[in-house]
Amino acid sequence: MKIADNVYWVGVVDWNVRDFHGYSTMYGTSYNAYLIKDEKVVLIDTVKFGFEEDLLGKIEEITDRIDYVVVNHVEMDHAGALKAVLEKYPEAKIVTNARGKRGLKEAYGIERDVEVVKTGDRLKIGKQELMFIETPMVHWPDSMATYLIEQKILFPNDAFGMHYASSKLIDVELSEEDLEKVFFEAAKYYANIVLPYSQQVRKVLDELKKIELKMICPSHGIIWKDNIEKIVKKYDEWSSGKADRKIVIAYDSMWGYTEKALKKIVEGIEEVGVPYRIYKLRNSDFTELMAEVMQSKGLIVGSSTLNREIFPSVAAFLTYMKGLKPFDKVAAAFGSYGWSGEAVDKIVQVFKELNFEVVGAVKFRFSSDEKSEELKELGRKLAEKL
Ligand SMILES: Cc1cc2nc3c(=O)[nH]c(=O)nc-3n(C[C@H](O)[C@H](O)[C@H](O)COP(=O)(O)O)c2cc1C
Repeated sequence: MKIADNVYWVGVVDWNVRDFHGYSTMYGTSYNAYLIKDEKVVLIDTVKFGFEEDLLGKIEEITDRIDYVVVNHVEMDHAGALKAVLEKYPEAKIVTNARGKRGLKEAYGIERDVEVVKTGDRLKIGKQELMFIETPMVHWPDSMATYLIEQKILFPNDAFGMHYASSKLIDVELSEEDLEKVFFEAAKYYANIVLPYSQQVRKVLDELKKIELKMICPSHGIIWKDNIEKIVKKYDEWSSGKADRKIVIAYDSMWGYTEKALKKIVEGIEEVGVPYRIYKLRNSDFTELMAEVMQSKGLIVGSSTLNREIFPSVAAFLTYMKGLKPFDKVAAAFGSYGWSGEAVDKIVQVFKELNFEVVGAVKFRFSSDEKSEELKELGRKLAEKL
């Protein structure tokens, strides 16, 4: 499928994947690989293992040789089909950075002559030239972007991508409604994959200011053409911790005491008039929830105490969230207990580790009836802070 002058999409759409290494992909995904035909033929990335035949079939329709395979990222969904490509096109030379070279050896046992590049290096492929921009830790050490200078097309691998299977490839082809879904999926992708590396993202955004962009071709989902400015602005916002005046309330409860207390907190929030979303963690999709957490300034977490611990679904979410390092949040905790009541203190501990501003924590023995006013005040106070 041609996407620009002698540039082809040769990726695959994985319509039915719903669990992608634990990340829930409600719309499936795609593994985008690209082929540039100049005097030299360049393949940019491959696809996930298991889809080798699809990739090779598409390449075959366009070319009978490959001169270079650029490996922007060694992860299995992009380099998983590399061995199959090299078997079919043994003369192809790998182009990657030093960490990529090591990753190929460690992950796939691929040890061969590699053209090692670093930021600013160029590779002449005929009339056109490629330039490489290392993007370490966005989101793996080896991550890199490739820029087709003459056509101003950036292939940034996972950056700016989203898990979204579609029969359309480019944003210009999408309806407003689908575009909205794509932006939410891009936010979800950022929140669940890129967020811990926001400092590095800011460095990449600075690098990108030096070049002009006509197309951004990520390794998952939709290609950006008409919305480049908007997605770059979103990355700027997400990486700088900008969030909406909204509250996420995430909780779990065994006998309903913590759940009942939630209603009082909500009354307080409603008095101030801040929008909120409630998630009972046992039934919640953590991937989606993280997108909401990233985009909301306020976070309230509730848990009863079970065996001196946070209730498992709440603990699991906190562990997941902590690893993703959300920042600049205003937070509160609450929960019921029977005798020792450790859960709320442990939630606050997590908030502190993340440097959240904690506006309060309310815990109560079994029923929260005697703490109704305190709970309402907790909701009010948090909402007023936003
Ligand atoms: C299996 C089990 C273990 C519990 N362990 C503790 C505990 O270690 N410390 C404590 O304070 N409460 C403990 N509790 C009591 C609950 O925290 C208490 O019933 C609380 O009100 C439940 O709130 P919920 O209905 O919101 O889940 C335990 C309850 C159960 C069912």
